[in-house]
This record gives sequence, C-alpha cells and structure tokens, in this order.
Amino acid sequence: MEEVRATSAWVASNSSHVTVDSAGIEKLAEKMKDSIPKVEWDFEGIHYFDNGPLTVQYLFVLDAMNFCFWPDNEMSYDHLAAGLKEALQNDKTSFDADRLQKYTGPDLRKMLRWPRPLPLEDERVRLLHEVGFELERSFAGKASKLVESCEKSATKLVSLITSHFPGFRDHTVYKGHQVFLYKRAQIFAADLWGSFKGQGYGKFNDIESVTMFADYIVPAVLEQLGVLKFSPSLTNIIESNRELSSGSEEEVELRACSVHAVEEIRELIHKKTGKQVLSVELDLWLWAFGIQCSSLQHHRTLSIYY
Ligand SMILES: Nc1nc2c(c(CN[C@H]3C=C[C@H](O)[C@@H]3O)cn2[C@@H]2O[C@H](COP(=O)(O)O)[C@@H](O)[C@H]2O)c(=O)[nH]1
Repeated sequence: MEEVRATSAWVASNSSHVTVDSAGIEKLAEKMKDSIPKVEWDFEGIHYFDNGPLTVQYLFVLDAMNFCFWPDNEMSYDHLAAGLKEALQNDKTSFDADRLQKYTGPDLRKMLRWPRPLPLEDERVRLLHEVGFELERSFAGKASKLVESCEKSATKLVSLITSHFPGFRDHTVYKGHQVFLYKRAQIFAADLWGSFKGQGYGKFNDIESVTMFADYIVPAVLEQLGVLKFSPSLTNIIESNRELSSGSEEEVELRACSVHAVEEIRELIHKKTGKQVLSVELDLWLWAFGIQCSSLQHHRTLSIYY
C-alpha cells in the first residue's frame, strides 16, 4: 500500500487536469478535526454477516464484482450486496469454489434477480471463475484461509490477493510511471475490518496503511467539497456524461488525486489535533455522503477495477 500512496502522490504533483487544492484540504480538515461523523459499516443493512468464514467468502465474492454499476441507471452496489446475501441465505453452498467456476451470465442475473444483462457481465463472470479457480488451487477453496495466512496484516493481504488474482491488479501507467490503486483488494480488507469490527477475520494491526478506495463516487464528492479542482475540459466531459477511457490521464488523475487528497486531509487532522484518523473512516464518510447526494455527477469509465 506504500506504493499506492507514493505513486498517487507522484500523479498529484505531475497532474494536468486535476488539482488537489490546499485551501480546500484546510477547510475540510478544520471541519472534520473535532469529530468525523461516524458512519457504521453496513449502514444500509444490505450485507451478509454470520461472524464466520462464510462471511469472508461472501465479502471476497462481493469485492470481486464490486465495480462499474453506472452503465445501468437502476443498478447499484446495493443490488449486488443484497442479491449475493439473499443467494447465500437461500443456499450456503452458493459461493463454494467449484460452483463459482461454473456460473454463467444468465445464472448471475437469476441470482441477483436482474431482468437484463449486468454491466460488464462477461467480465464479472470471468472474475468469479478466476476467484473460484485460484481459491481452490491455493487456499483449499476458502477465502478465510487466504485471510488467515496474512497474520493480521492488511498489507500482506493486499499483496497476496494481487499476486494470486490478476483481476485485482488495479494498476496503470501514467506519463511513463506505473501507478498502483488496488481499490478492490483494499476495500476487501476494509470490509473485513468493518464487518468483523476489527476482531477475528477483521483484525489488522496495520489498518492505518489502507488508503481510500479510488472509485467514481469519492472523486466527485471531493470536487463538490472544494478539495479537488478540475480543468474546464474535464468538467465538460463529466457534466456531459461523456465516457473517459480507462487509463487516460484524466481518469488516472481523478483516482490518484483522490487517494492523495485523503492522505493529506488525514495528515492535517493529525497535525492539528494529534489524532490518528484512518483513511478507511474518511473514505466511508465521503462515500456515504456521495451516494446520498442525488445531484452528484461522476466520471464514467468502463473499468473492472471500480
Ligand atoms: N470509495 C468507496 N467506494 C465504494 C464503497 C462501496 C461500498 N462499501 C461498503 C462498505 C461499507 C459500507 O456499508 C458500504 O456498503 C462501493 N464503492 C464503489 O462505489 C461505486 C458504486 O456506486 P453506485 O453506482 O452509486 O452504487 C462503485 O465504484 C463501487 O465500487 C466504499 O465504501 N468506498
């Protein structure tokens, strides 16, 4: 995760279309310094939780498909989380490694009660197969074994996931430099931490090393709060709902500058108050704020990473 921090900082200091505004950072840090409004993990009440290994399997499957909901106006993360929960409640073997490798697009639609193809459905199916195959090959079919082998280190977990599961390798090349964002691998660690309340499968001695999760909601929230500033051409692309291609300068800057801005906010809060705030907590607050804001316009990139 050090690489996520360092390479995002590099993008922020070489950025052409997105600026991290220090006055905006100061204002937000000042507002949040006394108390960060606490957002409960699963404030929506949509996730499966049984305090055991099946929850870990559920979260891993969920985060394997936790990307790109916007191409279908009515689809959202909530549908995926709640649909997978229902599937597991109806049949506890739904996410067994052998079954994950057999799902088809129509099976997935049926499971999620979705009447039409899901956004990037073929990729979702392919990634489910990859998860099933590699869990079976290296972790006795169980995501819980993967987590257990990381000895309570989120850093180890992210690096183990990205080395075993190519679909989680969320990185790109920007102005000739490799940039790491690892959104879905990191959010899996955070989901464990949040759901298990920092205990058992959710205990990580280095949770502070997790960065925010560079998706399409938080960059838009940071812009609305005055923390990020966009060039006129980027603003125009977003406002006119034009697609940004994956790996374009603008897209990488939106994501990396968001990571960097959240790190700066947290450092500033620490400087002002001596309090250690987690990027995970800041992220959840920003994200929850964003999804409740109906007028939020976000960038549109077809991506399997977020
Ligand atoms: N930065 C960040 N991005 C997040 C999440 C979550 C959900 N986290 C769960 C964890 C605990 C809570 O109780 C949440 O339920 C999803 N996303 C991203 O949002 C986008 C979906 O948006 P929409 O199209 O409106 O459904 C998509 O890119 C998705 O990958 C988060 O926490 N942080």
